Amino acid sequence: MAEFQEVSKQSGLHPKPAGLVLQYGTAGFRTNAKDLDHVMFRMGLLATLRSKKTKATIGVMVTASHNPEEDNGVKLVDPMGEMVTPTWEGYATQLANAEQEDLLTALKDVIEKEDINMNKQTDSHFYQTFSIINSRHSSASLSQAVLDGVSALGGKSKDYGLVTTPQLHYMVCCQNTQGKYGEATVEGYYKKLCQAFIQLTKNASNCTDDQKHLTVDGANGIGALKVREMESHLKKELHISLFNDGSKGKLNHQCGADFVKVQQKAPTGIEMNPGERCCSYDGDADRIIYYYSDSKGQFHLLDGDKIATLISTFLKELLTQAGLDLQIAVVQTAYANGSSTRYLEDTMKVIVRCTKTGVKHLHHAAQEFDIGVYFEANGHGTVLFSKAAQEKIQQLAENTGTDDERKRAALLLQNTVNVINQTVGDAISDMLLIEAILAIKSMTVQQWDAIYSDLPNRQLKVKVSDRRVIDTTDAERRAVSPDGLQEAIDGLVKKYRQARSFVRPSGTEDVVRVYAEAETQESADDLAHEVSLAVYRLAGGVGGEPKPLH
Ligand SMILES: CC(=O)N[C@H]1[C@@H](OP(=O)(O)O)O[C@H](CO)[C@@H](O)[C@@H]1O
Ligand SMILES: [Mg+2]
Repeated sequence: MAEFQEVSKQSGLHPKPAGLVLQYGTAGFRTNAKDLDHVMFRMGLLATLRSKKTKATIGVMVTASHNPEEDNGVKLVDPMGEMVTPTWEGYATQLANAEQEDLLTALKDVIEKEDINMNKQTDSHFYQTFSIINSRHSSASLSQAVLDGVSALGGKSKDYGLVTTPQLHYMVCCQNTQGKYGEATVEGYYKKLCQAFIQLTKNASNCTDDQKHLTVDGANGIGALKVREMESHLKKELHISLFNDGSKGKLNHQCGADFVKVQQKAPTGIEMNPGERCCSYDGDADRIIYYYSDSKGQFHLLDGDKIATLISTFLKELLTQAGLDLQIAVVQTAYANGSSTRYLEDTMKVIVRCTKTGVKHLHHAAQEFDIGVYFEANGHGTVLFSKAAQEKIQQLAENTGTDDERKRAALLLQNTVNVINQTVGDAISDMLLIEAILAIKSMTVQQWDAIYSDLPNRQLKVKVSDRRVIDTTDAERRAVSPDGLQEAIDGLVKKYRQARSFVRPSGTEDVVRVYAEAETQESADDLAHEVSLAVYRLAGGVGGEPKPLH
């Protein structure tokens, strides 16, 4: 076929370094940008095949989220805006690792396994979307490599240029639902979200200018550019002071949601006044974390768990007011703070599920409920409403016979649905929802923080020669290999009060992650250190032994 000749020819311009092996991980391929050109080209090929298979638009996102500036990455977005299915992640890995001379065989293998019709005539009703984040210097050329891959297989593409990861997911969904989810443009995204936000905040009539103020750390990434672009649509209902907007600082360097969450401290480059609400996005604006410092200068973090609690409390109250019997659940991972799980289960009495790390797992679990609120502790999350739930809310909101209180609640629910980007966690959409909830409930950030108190915790990384020696079970909460590791962790955890600890190989970095929580910060730090030592000794640690934190 002519396409295969073209693939052969073009792939020579994007050669694979012999012997290089990469894995489609928790969130696509991610590594130093210099090793990614051939991967990008091949993901262009795979996106075209996925598009032919699903007869739909597929998204290709070039980003490395919160990683340092010199890294980059790529992931595919499936037709409804969700992450690509696991079988195709496997194909992505096979294709990325095929040596130059084996590429066509690997490609034909996918075509055969998936029974893909390569006939040109089926091409006319679909095309690929594609976007770049070029706040990383490497993005422009890597994006071109994706486009080369798409065209080599005779696919069509549309370059959305600079957009956030969630904006791409949103537009893929809009495109494939023929506009039912919204207009497939960035402008359409702003209009839908901001209109819903303005409708919501109408219910907060006595909100002062002070309460409307929010400090945003844009992580020197794409979110900063996009929130500035969106501001005029907010009609002054939210006053944003934007820092780390990319004009001078380095992407994700000492700033952004991941830095704030892991370091448990404020980012550099922002002005924080005591008691004021602040938030940080990550580099591709699919995560958000809130925080403030109190009058004594003490830093307080409101992470994904606190966000999930705030949102589910709000939704539960509205469901009661609306008299709607819809089941609501919160989906978390092992990294969720133990206090949050206890509060959700014991006080709020909502269903709580725990899944493996990685949004695709949470998203999937959340789809099983009428309303599924899912958040990773690091601030990546959203809310999913089943079709039936959305229909019930709409019926109630439009029914003229509904009494005033129920109708008000139904309208609030309807606008809540519209302010949320249901395709994926979205810093901008989550920010608008949180700001609306705080305004409607006249709640300060301190009152939100006081809903429950986090257990002190610590996250560490351990370098080992091959992190795949660690295998886990029970949503990654227990290690089944190497021998003796789980027993060692169990023994250490017993030494501390209210303690919990687990380890797992990271899907985005070449490290083993260690998590520990306990009654005091000192205990959490000591436990994390002791567990790190156990990993180092039992799982093939490299470099020096982990040092104590104190
Ligand atoms: C502890 C942690 O925050 N892990 C992150 C991180 O995955 P790891 O597999 O832990 O490297 O990056 C993922 C992609 O952004 C995110 O989904 C996940 O929550
Ligand atoms: Mg991200």
